[in-house]
Parts: sequence; C-alpha cells; structure tokens
Amino acid sequence: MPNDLLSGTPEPQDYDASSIEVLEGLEPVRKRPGMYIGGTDERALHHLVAEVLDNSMDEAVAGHANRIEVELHADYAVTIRDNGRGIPVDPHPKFPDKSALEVILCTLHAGGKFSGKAYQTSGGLHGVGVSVVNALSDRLTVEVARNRELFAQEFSRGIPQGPVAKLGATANRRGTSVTFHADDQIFGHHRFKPARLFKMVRSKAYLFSGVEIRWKSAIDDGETPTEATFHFPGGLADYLTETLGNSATYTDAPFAGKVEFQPRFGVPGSVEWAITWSPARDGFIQSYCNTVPTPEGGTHEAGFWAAILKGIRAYGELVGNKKAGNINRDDLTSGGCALVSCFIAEPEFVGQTKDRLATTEAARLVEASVRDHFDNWLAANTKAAGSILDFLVLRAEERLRRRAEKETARKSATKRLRLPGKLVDCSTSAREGTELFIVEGDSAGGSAKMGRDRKTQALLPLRGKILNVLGAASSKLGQNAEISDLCQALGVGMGTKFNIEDLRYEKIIIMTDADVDGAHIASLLMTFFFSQMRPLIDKGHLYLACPPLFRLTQGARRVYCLDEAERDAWLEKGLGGKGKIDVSRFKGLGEMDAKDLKETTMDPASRKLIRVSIDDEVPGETGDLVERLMGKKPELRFQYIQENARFVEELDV
Ligand SMILES: Nc1ncnc2c1ncn2[C@@H]1O[C@H](COP(=O)(O)OP(=O)(O)OP(=O)(O)O)[C@@H](O)[C@H]1O
Repeated sequence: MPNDLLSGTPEPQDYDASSIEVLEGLEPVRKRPGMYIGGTDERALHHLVAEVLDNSMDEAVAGHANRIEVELHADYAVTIRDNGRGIPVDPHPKFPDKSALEVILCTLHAGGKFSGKAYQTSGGLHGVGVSVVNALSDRLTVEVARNRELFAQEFSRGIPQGPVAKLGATANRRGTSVTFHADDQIFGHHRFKPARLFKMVRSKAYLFSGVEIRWKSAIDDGETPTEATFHFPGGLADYLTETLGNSATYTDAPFAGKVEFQPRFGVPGSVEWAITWSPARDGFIQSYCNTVPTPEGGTHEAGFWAAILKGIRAYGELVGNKKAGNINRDDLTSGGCALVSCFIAEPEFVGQTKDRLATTEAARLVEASVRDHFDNWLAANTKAAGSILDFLVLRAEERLRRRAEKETARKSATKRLRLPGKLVDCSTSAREGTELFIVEGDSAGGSAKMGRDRKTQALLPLRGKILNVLGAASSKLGQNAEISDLCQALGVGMGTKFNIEDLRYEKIIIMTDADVDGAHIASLLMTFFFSQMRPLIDKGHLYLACPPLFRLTQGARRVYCLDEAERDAWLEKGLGGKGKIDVSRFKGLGEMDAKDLKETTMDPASRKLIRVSIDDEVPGETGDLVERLMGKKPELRFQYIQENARFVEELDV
C-alpha cells in the first residue's frame, strides 16, 4: 500500500468487534422497514394489509378456505379473517417451548410455503410477511380456531404479550383472524384509506373465483361502500368489463380465457387473462402472480404481450394487411386494456413487496397458452379482429409519423446548429446509417473527402493532437478548439451535459495513420470519449478504422495488407500475376489515393472496423487503467511500465 494512504489517517480506535451489531428477532424490520415493505409511506402502510390478506388468499387458492372477511375499524385497526386451516398452534418441533404460531409471528423466514407441501401455488414465499406486519404494529392479535377450539395470542411491536391462550369452545370450526394496528412510530401520520383497501379486496375476489370476500368499514369516506360482498365467478373478463364501465371497446366481449399449463416442479400452473381495446382509454395492464399484484410487470406480462403481438401480426399477414408488420408492443399497450393473472409454483419476485415477477419460464408458459387461443379467437371473431387490426395499424402509423416529425425537427435544429467550419457533413439528416470519420490531418482529409459516400459519411479533420483531457482542468476542455469542434459536430455536450439522444451520427469512427503518432491520437480521442462521453462507448457507437499498412502490386493486380503477417503470406503465395511484386508501405493515410482509402478503410462493403468496448472484469478496472496511463501522475505511468515492461519485451520477441 502506498505510504501516503496511511500517513495522516488516525489509527482507528473505535471500530472493533463490539461495533458489529447483530440484530435479533424482528429488530431489523423495525430498524430498516424499507427493506421489507419498500418504505414507510402510505403505499407501504397498505402493503401490510396485502401481506395478511395474501395469507388468507393462499389458504383459499390451496382449497382450504372459501370465505375471507376484511374489516377496517374506527381506530384504523384492520381485521382479516378466513375459514382456512388455522395457523398451527401446537409446539414447534425446533423450539418446543414455543407454539408454531409464535414462531411464525416472531421469526423472519418461518413459514409453510418453502417446500410446496402445505401450499402449491402460493403468493407467500419468504415466510416474512406476517412477522413483518407484527414487527410494525403497536398491537396485533391472532385468533385461531382449530377443531372448534379458540386460541389467541397478543403481540406489541413484535413482542409476545404472553403465551398462546386457549380460550375455549367456539362456533367456528376453524380459521384464522389477524387484527393489527399499524405503529405510528413507523408510519407517522399515514392512515388507511377505505377506497384503497376496498379496491385491493375486490381485485383479490376477481382473481380467484373460488372465494367470497366480505368487506366492512367503520370509516365512511363518502364514496366507498361501508359493506360489500364480492364473489366473481366470471373472473377477469367480468373484472375488465366492470373496470371499463361505459367506455366504448372494439370487442363485444373481451378476449378472455383460462388455461392450465405444464407443471413446474410437478405442480400445474395456470394463466387467466382478459383484454380489449378501447379508443376512449389510454390503455393499461394489471398483472398478478398467485394473486399478488405485480405493478412493475415482469415475465408473465412480457409473455402475454409477445403472444398478442405475434398473433395480431400473423393475422394481419393472413388477411393481406402489409402494415400489420409495423405494429410494435407500444402500439398494443397504448390502447389495450388488459388483465393477466397467473398461478405458478415457486415464483421468483423482485423484492419482498413482489412488484415484479422474475421467473423466466413464466414468459414462455404464458405466451404459449395465450397465443394459441388468440389465433383461434381472431379467426372466429373476424369483425372484432378487423377493427382491432385497423386500430393498431393506425396506432403504428401515428407513431411512425410522430417519429418522422421528430426527425424533421432534429433536422431543422441541426440546420440551426453552428457546425464547425471544417466539418464535411453528409447529406442524410437522420442519424440512422450515418458515420462520422474523425481523421488525422488535412491531407488525409483530402482523399477521404473524395473517397467517402457523400450521403452517409461525414468527415472531421483534426489538426495535430487533441488535448489530453485527463491532464486538463475541465474549464480548459470547453476552450479547446479541437474539442469544441468535435462536440459541435457530434451535436452533444460533455460530461453531465452529454445526451445520447442528440448524437448526430450513428457511428463515430476514429481514422488515424497506422503508426505510433496515429495510435497516440487514437488513444487521446478514446480517453476523451471514455471520460466525457462514456455512454457513446457503452452503446456501441465508437469505432476504430483499420487502414492497411502495405500495398502489393504485380502488374495490374493489387492487394492491401493490414500488417506484416498478411504481407508475408501474400508474398509467399504470389498475387497470381506476372513479374516482380512491388511492395509499398503507407506512411500515412495522406499517401493513399481516394480509391485506395475508400476500398480499404471506408467502404462498408470491404473495410474492417473495430468496435471500441469496455470489458471490465473487475468493475472500474478500465477507468483505473486509463487514469494510470493517461492521467496527471507520471509516477503511476512509470510504475505501470515497470510492472509490464517484461511483458512488452516478450511480446516483441
Ligand atoms: N391465514 C393463514 N392460514 C393458515 N396459515 C397461515 C395463515 N397466515 C399465515 N400462515 C402460515 O404462516 C406462514 C408464514 O406466513 P408469512 O406471511 O410470514 O410468510 P409467507 O406467506 O410464507 O411468505 P411471504 O413472506 O412471502 O408472505 C405461512 O407460510 C403459513 O404457513
């Protein structure tokens, strides 16, 4: 370690084993609630209800419950009750002095959904949900009925207020009831909103037709019913129709269905969906996996859209509508109103709040299931299919027109731009397919100017070497004429002002002589792009041209060689002509005539380009290396040379 890193730093006194804390039980949840419920705001607060309700839904989907009640009390406590099997209350085999109930409520990662034995396609996965709710509630009571006997246990901020108590006989044969009051210390002034809970509860009922959910609220917000019963045998199709209300749609009834698909981990899964298109709506999709809403979508959504997109394009082809090929996913989603709900074993979500489904297989399973049905549906509903197709083709055309308009706007903006005088621009104004050659010296610029394709290839000749940006203060960069010409020609700013959208060319090609000076100029340019316009490299816009080193001529035959090895190979093989082979070495690009330069270095049909990319095996590695080699500190460069000199020697042998 260099000495200067140690000197001046006081010896650490207060960082020893005693500073390493181990949070026990539910403490981590109260310390960092965001990690478990994504924050402490209103959304997180409502997520508490989702966690408990999901457990009751899991019981219902597993076939053990058919009724759930959700009640919002006047003091903003919430009760969620189901007639499922009841959380086990017997002593836990691993912790014989505690009941399973207490273990579940007070331990993270305790649950019955890990192995798929007690539940098959559950929304619960991590064994975290209800214990998190417990930790974040100032009071929580669980009542469990098993064989007509009632048990109860109370908690406060995750701590049991006594053991499980046997309360005697009950009229309910079995079931679980959880009542909790969210802790103000965590959620501050946020309170449950009846409307939000009502919507959540109702959507759950739509997702699983085998359950009846009762809603009751002691708080009347003037809009939300204070009592309701939800049971929707019509599933998602009904849900969609209800959500759309009186909005006009292109279908009489949504395209909807339910399919069981191949088992995953031995458990069959299923997908249910409903979609229609409405000229009056913006379009939306609500997706769910095992009844858990996935507002950020994920693989099931991707699979669904893929099926619809492929289906509609194929249908367009079938009916001879060539424009159907232009439809893309944005067109589908902008007018499509869709609901997708899948059930799969052991789904993988992103995060505990399960906002996005990550199970890769879901994409394939959903796509295959929906695609088949969609093809049949389109064929059987030609009127609706025709209207949807027309609507989507129109959407695609609008999108393309908007893009063209944007392009024209860019074109005129470009015209208004003050372009550097020495830039030889191309005539196409759209970015696609255009190239900017950054060339060394004016003479090379001459042949390049004649050898280029005027339509797509632009040139910017640089005089001499550009500034080494790593050695320069940032204020100096803007003042440097070559650098500011370069930025103007590219249409972009430097550093934080860089915006890839403004880039005027698709490929930026550094074309320097195949000699040491050329290599130096290329590395200065690459350092500049790396430090000031990094996304340009990351997105694959930067290239190096590979001009040849040798030209071999024999009579009328001509061959260009990139390096010595290629030259020697040709000399040995011969060019197939008569007489002596004449070898000339290009000293620089300026020596090549326009034809040579075009053929060997510029013409996309015959040239070779190297794409500049960053391949960090260790993150930040390239940045460190650039700093060492091009940075301000000569000692780092010297050290690098010392460390690598042997390697260079070996390479030379
Ligand atoms: N209403 C219920 N009826 C029956 N068992 C329940 C009920 N609620 C919870 N359980 C049991 O308690 C376990 C733990 O629940 P918890 O909510 O902590 O996690 P989970 O549902 O397994 O997973 P996740 O953390 O993903 O929600 C469940 O796996 C289940 O075995």
